[in-house]
Amino acid sequence: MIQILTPLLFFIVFLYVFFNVYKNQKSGTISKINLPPGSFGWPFLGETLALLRANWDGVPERFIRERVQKHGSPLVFKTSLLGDRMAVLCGPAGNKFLFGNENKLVAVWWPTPIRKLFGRCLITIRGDEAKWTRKMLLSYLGPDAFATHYAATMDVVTRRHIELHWRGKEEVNVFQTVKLYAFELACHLFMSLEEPNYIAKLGSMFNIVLKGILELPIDFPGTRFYSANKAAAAIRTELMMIIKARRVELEEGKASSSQDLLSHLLTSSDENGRYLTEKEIANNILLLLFAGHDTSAVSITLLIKSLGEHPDVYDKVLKEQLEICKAKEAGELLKWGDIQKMRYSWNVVSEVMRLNPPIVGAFREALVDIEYADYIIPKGWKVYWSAACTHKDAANFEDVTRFDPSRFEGAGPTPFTYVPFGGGPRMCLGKEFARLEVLAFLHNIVTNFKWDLLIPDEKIEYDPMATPVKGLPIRLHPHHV
Ligand code: HEM
Repeated sequence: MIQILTPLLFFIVFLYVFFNVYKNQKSGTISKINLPPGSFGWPFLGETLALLRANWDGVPERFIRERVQKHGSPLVFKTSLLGDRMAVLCGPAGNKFLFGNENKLVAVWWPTPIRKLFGRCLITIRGDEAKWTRKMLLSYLGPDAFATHYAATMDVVTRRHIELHWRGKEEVNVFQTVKLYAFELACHLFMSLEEPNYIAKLGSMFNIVLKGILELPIDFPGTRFYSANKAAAAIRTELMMIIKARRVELEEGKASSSQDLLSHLLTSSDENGRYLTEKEIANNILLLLFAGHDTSAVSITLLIKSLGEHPDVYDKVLKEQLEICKAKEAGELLKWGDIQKMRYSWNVVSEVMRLNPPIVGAFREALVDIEYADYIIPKGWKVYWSAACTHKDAANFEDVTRFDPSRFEGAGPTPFTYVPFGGGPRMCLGKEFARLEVLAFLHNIVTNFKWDLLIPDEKIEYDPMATPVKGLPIRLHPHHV
């Protein structure tokens, strides 16, 4: 077997190197212009391993810091990551430049593994089509939709989750449990799925997809990307079956067009009367289930960690949440207005996301040759911005490593220094959804329990999202009312 695999692997690597050299030769003029300082690293691998190593060590900002120091250019450097040439724009100036020039100088772009796994969906389309798709998704996921009914639904799902997975337990592995919660909630709200075993089966396939998104796109048995590709295909098959069944239910009047995201997508058209194809719906739901559950699960897990580490902050959060309970009838569900009152709690969540942004950074593509900080970023190059690096720079936050929710009081951080949800026309589409989800969970958990961290100072690694290495085991202490 090894005798066959080794030459095959060498052949694949050779093809990649050849392809990259060819690409470079085609853009031979590049060497004559003033490119940002930096290194493209190894053929094919570029500097990907250094980026991944920094993430696994739990310090994603290290990759950028080391290069800024080495190349002496605080605003921009060049590198090669995940098979593509890239300019990394550092800090608030870079964020402002990229978010303000969407569709003019740059356009959204994600690395090959992500594009291949998710297919044609919001994150892989641009221009008017993307604007229309965003609008359609936002009419279901934006604040207007929330004002009406989501708060109560999220509260119901959260309460049920706590009764099933937390009540009566002495110890809980937070990440595992919360991941299940976030996935169940997304499946419920997006597709009205309820069956726990089916949801668990889909969830385990998503875990395989997650591990393949920040890998070299080598589609070869044994690689993480290969397994992720297979899992994404299997999820898509399941989604297509669900979509077809729903279409029939809608035609027979057994489902309503406002029932959930799936019905909404099947019955909404653009101003020219075009509907999304079933495959496009499957890809967009795949994207939303993915983008919408791991990020929230990570935020909730790290929030529980921070509250365990800072009992004074826990006490203030509990006080705010009990005030909200006091103003309600016993058993009454959360309303949108209650979420708006959770100001201190949201500052705490914001500080958690500052210190550990669930998504470390994102990408754009240069649409033209871009002049930036006296250098040229050639058309077609990819551009990377980093929330982690901006959030953890002492130039942007006083006493930068200290956990201090009060930074978000008043006017809050200087614009473009705090960017966990990105910015500009491609800012996170699920920001309000995430806020509601995290705060509904926080409300229910602090009003029911206090907890101790079983592994104090548990290491956080980014693989690719911030996760405590042992999943954050805690000991629960229920409140006795
Ligand atoms: C704490 C939770 C979350 C964080 C920190 C987060 C962060 C981000 C970031 C950094 C981006 C890239 C923005 C850019 O490139 O400028 C993004 C994009 C996106 N997020 Fe989120 N996200 C969260 C939750 C969610 C949820 C709950 C959903 C869906 C329900 C969602 C859906 C999306 C989508 C669809 C995009 C792509 C938007 C586009 O390209 O137009 N996210 N998110």
